[in-house]
Amino acid sequence: MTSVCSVIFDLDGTLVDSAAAIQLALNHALSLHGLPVLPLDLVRGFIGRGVPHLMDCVGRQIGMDPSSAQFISVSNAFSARYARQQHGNLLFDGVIEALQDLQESNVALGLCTNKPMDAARTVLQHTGIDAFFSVVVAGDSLPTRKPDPEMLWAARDRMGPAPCLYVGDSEVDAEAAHAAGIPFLLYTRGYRKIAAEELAPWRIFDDFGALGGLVGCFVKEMPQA
Ligand SMILES: O=C(O)COP(=O)(O)O
Repeated sequence: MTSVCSVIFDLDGTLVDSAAAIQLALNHALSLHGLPVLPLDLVRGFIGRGVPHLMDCVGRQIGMDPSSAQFISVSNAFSARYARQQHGNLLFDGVIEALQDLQESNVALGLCTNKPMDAARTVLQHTGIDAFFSVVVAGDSLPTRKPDPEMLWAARDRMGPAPCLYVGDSEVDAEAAHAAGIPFLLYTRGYRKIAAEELAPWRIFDDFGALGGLVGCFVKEMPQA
């Protein structure tokens, strides 16, 4: 059966509060190398543009040259731990019920995250939402990452011709959606650093209980393919 629409989700800060998990993996790698650990609020601010950006921020923060052998060893230790980091990943309230409702309403569900695929799959499986997504495009799936629109286009094209909506929490997500020409629905309890209206979303929401109704509005507003 053809889907009524496709909804693509961001992962970190949208479906899953993953900042504590990322901090745990990072601090494990830093401690292994005798380096100071970093606080949660700081690490949360580094999330959104994938691992290379995160590690650039860490390097600047601890005053290490990113091309030094020790820093490369920290990055490798982080990536190895991150790929299997389960603890510290928490679904936002109402996510499972909202995904179930959408699936029962014949909405195709996809995921587009700057997290590497192995780390993304670990989180999806650990939180029990892996099976909802027919398409997953991750931070190492393509040569570019969000905010470049390619990842969103790749996800959308694999999901079929139905109208497509992107749900995310951050500046990076808004920029990617606008560049891709895909309507952007902003979840406001994530890792955004600026005011919601500055991200020019199609709509905003702060409760997953409202998602089904918003997707229903989207289907009514959008011309069908
Ligand atoms: O890995 C990151 O930095 C962010 O991942 P996200 O695209 O799911 O927010």
